[in-house]
Amino acid sequence: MTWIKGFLSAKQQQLLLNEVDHYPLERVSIEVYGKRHPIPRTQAWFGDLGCDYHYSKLHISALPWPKVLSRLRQKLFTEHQIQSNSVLVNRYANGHDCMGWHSDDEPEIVKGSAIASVTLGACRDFVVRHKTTQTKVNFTLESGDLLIMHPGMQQDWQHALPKRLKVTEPRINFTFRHVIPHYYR
Ligand SMILES: O=C(O)CCC(=O)C(=O)O
Ligand SMILES: [Fe+2]
Repeated sequence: MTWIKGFLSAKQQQLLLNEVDHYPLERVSIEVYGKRHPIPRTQAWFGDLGCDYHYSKLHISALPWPKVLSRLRQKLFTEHQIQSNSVLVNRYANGHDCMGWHSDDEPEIVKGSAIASVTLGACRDFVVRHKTTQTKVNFTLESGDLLIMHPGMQQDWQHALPKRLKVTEPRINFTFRHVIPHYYR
């Protein structure tokens, strides 16, 4: 993993935050052990045509790239050679919102691609855990940080964004992915 602190300047963060205010963030419900639950956060999915997202029996069509987000995708490519055609935006309203243990290993993700995660807003702990040894590594991500999850990482490691009940401010996270277009027809 590569952690780049201060990847976005204060100005770039502000432009992106202003744009996020207009995103159609939704609290979808997902099925866990046969029961539907609303996710503890809100999300939106953007991408190129046909770069849709499948998640716990949900099919989410990619919305067209907003201007600032599309510039961020370009910046990831020019500065870090990260190729992506879609992005999942998650908004955690406060420290009660979270994401459980998982790997980003959906079959539509191009094999050997990296996943780039950009954070805005509140500082939160992002934890990775080795699937067999259970070794844990904690990254306290700050606004403007970039975390690159390199190819192969999802096979051996899971990650989570645990609750942090003292956090009262929102955090927004963007995970840029390279998916196979029209994988689901
Ligand atoms: O919010 C985060 O930092 C993690 C997001 C994540 O793991 C995901 O979108 O798959
Ligand atoms: Fe993830």
